[in-house]
Amino acid sequence: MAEEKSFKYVIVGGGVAAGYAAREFFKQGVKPGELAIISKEQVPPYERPALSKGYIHLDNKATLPGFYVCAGSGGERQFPMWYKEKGIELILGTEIVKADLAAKTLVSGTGQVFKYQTLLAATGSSVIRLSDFGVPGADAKNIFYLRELEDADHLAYAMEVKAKGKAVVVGGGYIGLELSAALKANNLDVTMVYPEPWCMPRLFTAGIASFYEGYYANKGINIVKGTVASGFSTNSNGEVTEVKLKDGRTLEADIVIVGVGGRPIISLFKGQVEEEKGGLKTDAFFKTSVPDVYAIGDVATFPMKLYNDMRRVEHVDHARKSAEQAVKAIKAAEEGNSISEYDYLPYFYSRAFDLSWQFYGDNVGETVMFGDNDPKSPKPKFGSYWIKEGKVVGAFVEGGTPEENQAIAKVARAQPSVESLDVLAKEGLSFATKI
Ligand SMILES: Cc1cc2nc3c(=O)[nH]c(=O)nc-3n(C[C@H](O)[C@H](O)[C@H](O)COP(=O)(O)OP(=O)(O)OC[C@H]3O[C@@H](n4cnc5c(N)ncnc54)[C@H](O)[C@@H]3O)c2cc1C
Repeated sequence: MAEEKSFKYVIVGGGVAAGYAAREFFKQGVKPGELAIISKEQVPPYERPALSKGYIHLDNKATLPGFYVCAGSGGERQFPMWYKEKGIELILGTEIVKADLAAKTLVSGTGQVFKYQTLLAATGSSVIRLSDFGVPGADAKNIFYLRELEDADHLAYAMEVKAKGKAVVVGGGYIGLELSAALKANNLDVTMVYPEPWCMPRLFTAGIASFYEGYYANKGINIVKGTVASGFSTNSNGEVTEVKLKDGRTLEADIVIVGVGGRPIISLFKGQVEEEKGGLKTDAFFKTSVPDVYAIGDVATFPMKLYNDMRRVEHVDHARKSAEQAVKAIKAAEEGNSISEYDYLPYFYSRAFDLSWQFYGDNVGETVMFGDNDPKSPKPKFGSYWIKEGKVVGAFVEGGTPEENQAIAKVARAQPSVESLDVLAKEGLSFATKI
């Protein structure tokens, strides 16, 4: 029988939230041997957003600064040795397939048993696959998804082998936009396909999206909107040669990349932990309905104090901050102390080509745009505010300086009242810097 291992704290999942939880545990004085991270991946926690940005472009991938979890630019990088030096056990390449929360026991796919006193669920999300919907041909060899390092390595290799070939990108979200830019930079002929009337519809307004679609078109990327991939023709090698669209058109393809969203991985906890909005329900300290079980990152549905509702957020900034909050809460409870409730300001960003945007707050209500959003501008800088019940609740900027990005964050947090939308349109970023 496999040996049973016991830890005071176990983090199941080894992504962003796990890495930042380990950092906070160390700060809070965790003793060697007390903490273990159990991860399906073969590498220590890394900054996942890098996969579709810097990492995918690099020849020598190991040189990417800040790849391992690093707490911002200049932060201490958590190389594999970091965990060893701190006495934190990294149990890699190990998938937990069963969690018995009453018995405080986890079991791996190979039958290893792990006991814990306190558990942090940090299993993140998995990609939605076209094969989940039974799309014919969706299991072909040259259809790629991107979630983990291994996916990025396979994709980077395929981009090199198929350079100058034709790529079809299915999905108009940030993964589709970032990877289309990467494919173009590798000299592939790129076509994006998405069903919505504009890209990034969950966040962008039509006005914001028209800039990015114009910019991408100027870079030579073809955009096919209002339809979906309904099947794939394959050759005798099991590779896609053609993408069939629902509207009857077809697109030649040497490589297909799909970015159509993700779903939280919570199956281990089904029937044991209370759920809400597709995630594991927590309080403002990321404690779930089960004693000594916390949920952090993508899997947690937590009280969003600023908007007085429950939300699940798939953003890296929240993965980091929820991990820190949970560990502080665990340590405070042990010491009989209390800490403040989680008070998160939603933050999301993306980078592709020479573009870089940031969004803070909530994207509800009326919108107003400001600045220069001509896709042909040599240095475009523009943004948008979201206004609900006379207050600015969200702010977006493309091409902002670090100071301007900070200024819009302040606006989204302060939620200033506005008399007229014209003021916002006219003053743009100077409005933000006055708050
Ligand atoms: C390509 C890409 C680009 C992104 N870019 C951005 C961005 O620009 N901005 C932004 O805000 N967000 C971005 N995100 C989202 C962000 O990375 C996630 O919100 C964040 O990683 C969530 O952290 P997490 O720790 O909850 O989950 P993850 O980082 O996904 O980590 C979960 C870990 O758990 C492991 N795991 C799952 N199940 C098990 C199991 N049963 N046993 C053991 N291990 C298990 C997984 O293998 C993985 O290692 C991006 C995501 C991707 C995929």
